[in-house]
Amino acid sequence: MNLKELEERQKHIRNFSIVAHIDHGKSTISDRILEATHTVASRDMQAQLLDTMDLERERGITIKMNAVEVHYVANDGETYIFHLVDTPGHVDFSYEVSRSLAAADGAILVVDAAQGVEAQTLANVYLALDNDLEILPLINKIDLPAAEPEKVRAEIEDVIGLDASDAVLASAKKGIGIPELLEQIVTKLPAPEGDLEGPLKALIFDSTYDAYKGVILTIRVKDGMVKPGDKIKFMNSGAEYDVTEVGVNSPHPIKREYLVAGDIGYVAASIKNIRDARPGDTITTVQNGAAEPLAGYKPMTPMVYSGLYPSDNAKYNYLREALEKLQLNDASLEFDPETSQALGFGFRTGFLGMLHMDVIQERLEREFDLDLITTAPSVTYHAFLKDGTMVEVDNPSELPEVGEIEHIEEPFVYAQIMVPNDYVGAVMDLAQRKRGEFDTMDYLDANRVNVKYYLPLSEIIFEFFDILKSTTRGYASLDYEMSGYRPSDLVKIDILLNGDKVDALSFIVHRDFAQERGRLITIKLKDLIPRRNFEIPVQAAIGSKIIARSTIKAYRKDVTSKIHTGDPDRRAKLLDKQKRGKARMKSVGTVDVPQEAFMAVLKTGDDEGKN
Ligand SMILES: Nc1nc2c(ncn2[C@@H]2O[C@H](COP(=O)(O)OP(=O)(O)OP(=O)(O)O)[C@@H](O)[C@H]2O)c(=O)[nH]1
Repeated sequence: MNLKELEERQKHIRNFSIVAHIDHGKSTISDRILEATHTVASRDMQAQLLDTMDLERERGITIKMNAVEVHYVANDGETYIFHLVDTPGHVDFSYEVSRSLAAADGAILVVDAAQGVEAQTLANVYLALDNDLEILPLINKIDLPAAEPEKVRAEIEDVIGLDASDAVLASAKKGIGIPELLEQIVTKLPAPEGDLEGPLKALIFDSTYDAYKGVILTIRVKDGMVKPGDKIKFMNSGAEYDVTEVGVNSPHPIKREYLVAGDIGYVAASIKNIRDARPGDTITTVQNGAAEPLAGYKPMTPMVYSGLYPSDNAKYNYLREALEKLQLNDASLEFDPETSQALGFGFRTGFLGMLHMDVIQERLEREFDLDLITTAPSVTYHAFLKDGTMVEVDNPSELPEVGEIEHIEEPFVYAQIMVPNDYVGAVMDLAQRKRGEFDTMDYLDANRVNVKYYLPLSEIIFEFFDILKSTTRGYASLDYEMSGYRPSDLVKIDILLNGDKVDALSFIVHRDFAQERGRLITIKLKDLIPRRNFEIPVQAAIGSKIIARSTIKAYRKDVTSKIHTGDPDRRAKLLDKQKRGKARMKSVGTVDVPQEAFMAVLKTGDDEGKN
């Protein structure tokens, strides 16, 4: 193509993201766009096509963003190139959303016609506005009997402040409104700008590892052009590579001769060193390269840390490699080596939330065939010592001795809870119980309010959302952001099994809850830890003071002893099950501790009897 043709082509590109509160229908809208543009033949179509991970399909959620190119013939007769970036809705994956927004020029904001504006609807709008994106509101699920599209239209205008007079009324499920949406993408979202002839500047916003092609980068070309044979340079890491292939996903990879300003696509360059190719870096050409990199991303601070240990100590290096590969695909993952007396060598790993932690653990087990022991997650505490220094503690067992500590501070969040009036009392009770400090309450409309609280991160991150959902029959939505550290009266509880302190079971809690939590954990551990042929005392202690105790009675365990049928199949199955159970178990001194025991410290008893 000559320059004029490239310019004409650029005017026909639309790069956009689809954002929404969880479950409002982003992935279904993407499916409909792929269908309506014949990107995927109907016989190959399946629901949530862009959720390519098994894990995403099983859980019905989007974890990873995905970028695809589709071609659309508009009412003006011209063909447009859309790059659609599907993004996750869960608060734990907002980092994925912000990265994809940096690559787009516009965003489609999907709002459920029955639910209206929810906490993450607002959060995502702010992210889109931070990235200067044009926002196109769409009201989905108008087929639902409870749909109130006009009320939601007014809510989008009042609560968010967006003009929603032209918002498409859609049902992604029934395919209603999709033609209007496609036209609005053409007429209302801007074409990319960017110098077609200037030095190459491309933002890496995602990457994956391919055993044959090396690291594959997903990029947004801001200026210039990149093609096979080019020698490229990563402007932050300084690494240089020869491009072997460029292309787009549509939704399967299609090779291209080049990618040019305005395009979203992939680049492969036989990159073997994972550390050279971090998302957020800028690539340029070695010859006539750009002088300054693009802004990149703010590094993300993990919310919780937990220890990851291979059940089999010999797999330590393999676990490190697996974490490095996952980090490519998940820039918010952080890890550092650590050792535990109880668990051996592992990694202290940072996550954006519990769902993120769950997903990483499951991906490590599935994609890398690892058996892992995970310790209970902890937030990062600041321990101010009498000698005037401060230590950051993300592993409770490393909290300095009580005598050395002047005071401890813990992270607080500013939380917004959107909820129908009828449940405000229940929400406030819960927030109060979780040591919340009330800030304000705004009315969203006659029936719904936005309640705002300061809450300790440690209280909100573990089970708060589940309890919130169950006490409000699923009507509440929650979003939060960090709001700094505050002093709290915190203590560390150690757990002793058979008289030995197990460092991986220590946890930090507010003094008011210490007695109760100590009692709960000793009972819980008594049920979880397999009996041995001797008695095992389970104790909870603050310093040298024992605050709770239970006893695991002596017993010789043989799961097959009760089977008299002599059915060898059944016996083999049971033994096999028992063996697999063992894989997720660690021997600590003379006691076998199963995976669940490490998570038991999170139980506060607050959700008991609620489900
Ligand atoms: N009735 C109705 N249901 C819909 C419509 N669009 C989506 N759904 C359903 O709503 C649920 C959530 O849809 P998804 O497309 O997975 O929502 P999402 O926003 O992508 O969810 P996450 O990716 O997990 O954030 C699914 O069960 C869909 O079948 C619609 O127009 N009408």
